[in-house]
Amino acid sequence: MVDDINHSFKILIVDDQEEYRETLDSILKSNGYYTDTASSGHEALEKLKKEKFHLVLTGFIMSGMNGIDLLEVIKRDYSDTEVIVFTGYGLVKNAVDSVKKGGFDYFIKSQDPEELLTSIERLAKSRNFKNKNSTLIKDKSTFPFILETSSERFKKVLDIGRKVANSNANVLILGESGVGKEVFARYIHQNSDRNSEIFVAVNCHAFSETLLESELFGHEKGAFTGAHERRIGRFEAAHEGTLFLDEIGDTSLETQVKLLRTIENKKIERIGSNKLIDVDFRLICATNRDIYKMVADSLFREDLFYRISTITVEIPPLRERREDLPKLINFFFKKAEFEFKKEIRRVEADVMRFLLNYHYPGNVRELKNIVERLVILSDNGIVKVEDIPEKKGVLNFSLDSEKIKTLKEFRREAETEYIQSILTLCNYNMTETAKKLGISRRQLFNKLTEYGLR
Ligand SMILES: Nc1ncnc2c1ncn2[C@@H]1O[C@H](COP(=O)(O)OP(=O)(O)OP(=O)(O)O)[C@@H](O)[C@H]1O
Repeated sequence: MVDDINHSFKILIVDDQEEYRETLDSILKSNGYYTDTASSGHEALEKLKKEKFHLVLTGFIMSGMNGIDLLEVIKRDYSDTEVIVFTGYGLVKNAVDSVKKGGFDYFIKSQDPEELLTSIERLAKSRNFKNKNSTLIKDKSTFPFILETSSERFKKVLDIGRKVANSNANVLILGESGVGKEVFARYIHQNSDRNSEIFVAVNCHAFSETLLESELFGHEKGAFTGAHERRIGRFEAAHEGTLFLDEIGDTSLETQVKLLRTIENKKIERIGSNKLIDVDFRLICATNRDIYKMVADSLFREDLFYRISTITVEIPPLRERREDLPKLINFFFKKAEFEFKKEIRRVEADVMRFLLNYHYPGNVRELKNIVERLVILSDNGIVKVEDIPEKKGVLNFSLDSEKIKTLKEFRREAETEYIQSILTLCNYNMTETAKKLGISRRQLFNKLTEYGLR
């Protein structure tokens, strides 16, 4: 049965392959969607000038403008329009990149069209449900985070997160880039009584000063050149939910004045209007800068600092919670296998040794990126050490004559380490570990006993 929501949801299909374009068109039409088609990126932009579409479904490789270029123009000029890029199987990585550049989702042509329909339906429903003409209401994460920890320090952080969740207190999260500040902000939101409402994240660093203000407070149609239509700002979009201001240390002193006023009064004015609108949001801010020093140097307003930091928490860098590495590594392998539709059968011992010993200056983000790359580059299910560019220096073994080992000792050490790594990768599942190692469960048990691993 066709859902009523579909009728008012407009989709523009863009591809230079007529056959595929028409196939998608008829599938979507038969599911009750309003559609139009364009055979190139340029034609799509012409149509967007004349008509508002909720979603642009575009091919990746097209003559003239490709799907990613089109996505970037749409995100810049029609930020309320969502984009889904579709592509052939060989280009999965590019499709994934499209999501990183702001695409709502991606679709591989060989996938069942039902999956595309599910994704579109999710989008159409969320739009209708919230009715806030905003791109912000969705939560793109289809895979959960991993917040299990063996680190005492991180346990305390999570504990504070749970305790403050329902208090509505403003929380300031500190920590190096990539440690998971946004993940932690989402964790607070999920544990709060606002969790059925929206979580809106704004990276203050990503915008110029003027654009940031328009992004935060919204604007009326015609408020400035280029303001073709009214835009709801993120404070307003976050009404009844949680607003996460990332990189708040990167805002100008002028924007800080406006932020302070809004946070104190819980009212906003869209640019180009002097009407005050009440907004009810829970505020979480984050920065990777030394905010205390910034306050001391008068680069960050002291009054704003006190306002946003009722509770302050610092997330430790990954190198200071190494005990969590095995679980995180396992999690990111599983996640990447799922996302890139690749099965990993074997991880070379040196790869695991590297992953467990590296110091991760880019923290969890870097670990995730390394694992994603390893999975993408893997052939026949094998993850190879040559695919780690950072490996230099970590894997060299010493040829110091004092420390030379017999072949037996070397083999024993290498085997122990390798079995341990695969056990970690398989979350200590014996059957899976034995399978990946190409030995029987009994042989695995014998090895574990021999090497003192059980
Ligand atoms: N506990 C976790 N479980 C799963 N993924 C995580 C976890 N922590 C971080 N990540 C992943 O690492 C990346 C960086 O996380 P996040 O954006 O939360 O860090 P951040 O500290 O806010 O970074 P920045 O300071 O650069 O904004 C994201 O892709 C996120 O999904």
